[in-house]
Formats: sequence, C-alpha cells, structure tokens
Amino acid sequence: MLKISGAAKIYGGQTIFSRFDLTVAQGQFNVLVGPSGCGKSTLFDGLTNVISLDKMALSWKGEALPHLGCHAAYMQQKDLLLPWFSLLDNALLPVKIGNQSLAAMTTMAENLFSRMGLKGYESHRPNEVSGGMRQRCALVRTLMFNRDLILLDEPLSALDAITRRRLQSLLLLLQTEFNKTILMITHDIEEALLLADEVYILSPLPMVITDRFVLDQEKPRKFTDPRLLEIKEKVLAQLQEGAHR
Ligand SMILES: Nc1ncnc2c1ncn2[C@@H]1O[C@H](COP(=O)(O)OP(=O)(O)OP(=O)(O)O)[C@@H](O)[C@H]1O
Repeated sequence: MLKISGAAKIYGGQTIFSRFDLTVAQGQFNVLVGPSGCGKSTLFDGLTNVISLDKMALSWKGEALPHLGCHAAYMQQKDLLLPWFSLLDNALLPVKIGNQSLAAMTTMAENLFSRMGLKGYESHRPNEVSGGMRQRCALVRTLMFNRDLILLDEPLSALDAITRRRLQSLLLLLQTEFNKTILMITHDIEEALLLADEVYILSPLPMVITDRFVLDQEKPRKFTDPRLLEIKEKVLAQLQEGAHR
C-alpha cells in the first residue's frame, strides 16, 4: 500500500496543499483529476524527490520512506528526453544508471518501441520526431525502470485518439498482467473512468480531495456502459462545483 499523510507545500507564501492524505492499495490503478494549477504535479514531484515538500509522512509496502525515490518510476508532464541521445538511448537511460544487462534491456526496449508504434525511429533524435512520439518514448523509458509503483503525469496528453486508446490498453496491461500499482494524473475524465479503480477529484488551491469514486466495473470498459456515463456526469458536476467555490 502507498500511504501519503499530511503532505504540505508552500510556494512563496501560497499554500499549494497542507495536510494532503492519500492511500492507494497495492495493485490498484488510481487516477487524480483536478483543475489546472491545483498542485497535482507538485505532489508527484514531491513524492519522487524532484522537489522537497515542507512536510510529508510516506510509506510504501509498509516501509516508511522519506520519498519514493528509487521505489517508483515517474513520468513527468514534460518529456525530459535528452536531445543529444537517440530515442532508443533515451529509453535505455535507466539501464545505464542501474546495473541490468544491456542486451536483455535493449530487447525489452525494442519490444516496447514496437508496441508503441515507434519501430523504425530508434535512432532518431527527439527533435526529429513529433511531440506524441517523444511522449511515447518517455513512457517506454518510464517502463524500463521496471518498478512496482508507477506515477504518470498526463502520460497520453499529446496523442491522437487512436494511439491514445492503444496506449490506454497497454497501461491496463501493466496493472492486470504485471501487477503494477499506478497513480496517474489526467484531464481526460473518460480516460480516468475507463482505467481507474478509484478516481479522486481535487479542489483548486489549496489542493484537497473533494470526492472519491470507486469503480468496480470489469476492465476493459466501454463508454457505452450507462453506469460510467452516470459517474462521468457526477465527476463533471464535482469539478464545476470546485471551480465556483
Ligand atoms: N517552482 C515554483 N515556484 C512557485 N510556484 C510554483 C512552482 N511550481 C509550481 N508552482 C505553482 O504551484 C501551483 C501548482 O502547480 P502544479 O504544476 O503542481 O499544478 P497542476 O495541478 O499540475 O497543473 P496542470 O494540471 O496545469 O499541470 C501553481 O499555482 C503553480 O503556479
């Protein structure tokens, strides 16, 4: 279980969040939805030690930790690919940092490139491909870390509808086949409802969880399910209420 208690961050006198709590059961795929600028990326950056938070008690699988550091793979909102490396070398960065076998990991990366529609672009530099391709490469790199916990900050935002649907299926596989625990930020409510076991609705600053929807519908889901449409309306109503508070 991932347990976050009392997370707090103040930027220049502005409270982004204080006493922020969140629990994610192991193996769950949970999604955060909230207005732009409410503090979602700041929370993920703090969890993974990209920035330091003012306060937080954290545990993962029962172990108290100062941050998730090497326990989670984190895909940030900006792709952060190194411009002078090829796409494949960018994807292999976790291997260069760690001590896994390069041959085995290259095969894994090439497989993922194939599944992500990046085959043939392995030797391209990031500035030679589209934003959506860079985003997919960043997702491959995140998966190459091979961690049990994955934090994704709008991982599919730059993709066309068809590619997005394909990669949503791939994200589901990470949960169902590889038992990963996933915490994802998205602005796409339908995406949240197709993938999530639980959806958390966040308020504008200071960020708190204003509502939580538990979805027990079997996956993969279709948006023709009237129960999903009903939840979508409730989520939209919650977000609108938050925006006018
Ligand atoms: N380095 C910083 N210095 C000062 N304020 C910051 C800094 N980084 C973020 N903020 C502020 O913190 C707030 C939350 O930003 P954050 O990027 O976490 O929001 P978000 O919910 O992820 O937004 P979006 O959905 O648009 O990505 C914003 O008001 C932002 O201006």
